[in-house]
Amino acid sequence: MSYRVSSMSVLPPVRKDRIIAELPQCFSTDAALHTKTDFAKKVRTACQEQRTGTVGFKISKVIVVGDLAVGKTCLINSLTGLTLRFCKDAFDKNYKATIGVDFEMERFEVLGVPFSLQLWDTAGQERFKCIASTYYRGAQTVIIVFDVNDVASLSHTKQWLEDAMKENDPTNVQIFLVGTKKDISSPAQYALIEKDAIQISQEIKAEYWALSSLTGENVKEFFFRVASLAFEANVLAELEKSGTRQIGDVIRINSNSNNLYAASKKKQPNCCQ
Ligand SMILES: Nc1nc2c(ncn2[C@@H]2O[C@H](COP(=O)(O)OP(=O)(O)OP(=O)(O)O)[C@@H](O)[C@H]2O)c(=O)[nH]1
Ligand SMILES: [Mg+2]
Repeated sequence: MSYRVSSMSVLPPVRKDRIIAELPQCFSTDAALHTKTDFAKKVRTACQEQRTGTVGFKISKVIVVGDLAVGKTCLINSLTGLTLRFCKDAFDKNYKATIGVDFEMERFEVLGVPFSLQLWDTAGQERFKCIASTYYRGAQTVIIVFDVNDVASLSHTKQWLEDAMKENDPTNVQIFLVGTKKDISSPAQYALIEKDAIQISQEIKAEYWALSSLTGENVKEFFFRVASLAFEANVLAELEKSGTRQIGDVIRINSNSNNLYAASKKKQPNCCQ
């Protein structure tokens, strides 16, 4: 006989440097998903009163897309700590194209509630695109990456977004446009591309960020912002859903899960179980 232990009960606590208590601010007020200085009041209250329903068990899917070698893998690794950032030589020579897709999990705690991001790192190379695009579905966040030193990579971002949105519901997706490799651009060169990037962000309703995975500039701030806005959207959706329900209904549903299971089995006679 085998016993299944809920994965929630065996997870270690969230790392201290992944705890978010304040809303991280946007990079540019000209291209932000919103410019409020704090989480929505009802979100804070719901968290305090532990009325966040299933949000604390959620894994929010994030897909990272963009041209080859713009720095998608390095960006994710820079957050998750897989790259030795201080070793510049190794950094420059270690380009290994992503083949298909890869993913990393990053666990946060937002306003006292656990919240995980599942970061899908996709391949920018054309020949791997059709494999990668099969993983686009169900994303809550789309991060479109370009290299601030490469105008062509910026001009391709709309196409990347279009492809990502074919698989997703636009009303439920938050979009970020991220310029990487800021460390190797001169201030004048950067200012030029930033103007265009902000304009594109406004057109596609994305939030704009510029950062460097090499120096780490803005990397943590960026992912904290992504986690916070995804979390906030999830709590707001949960509150809307439970608007007609009473507090505690979630618990009642769980305690009645045998019946639910039976009902769902009936509905799906072809289920492989
Ligand atoms: N100077 C500098 N170099 C970077 C930065 N980010 C990435 N690079 C370099 O850019 C190259 C490509 O980075 P990757 O992260 O592998 O690019 P990718 O977008 O994942 O590429 P594909 O997987 O082929 O789509 C590597 O040689 C990195 O060292 C950065 O912030 N600054
Ligand atoms: Mg890659």
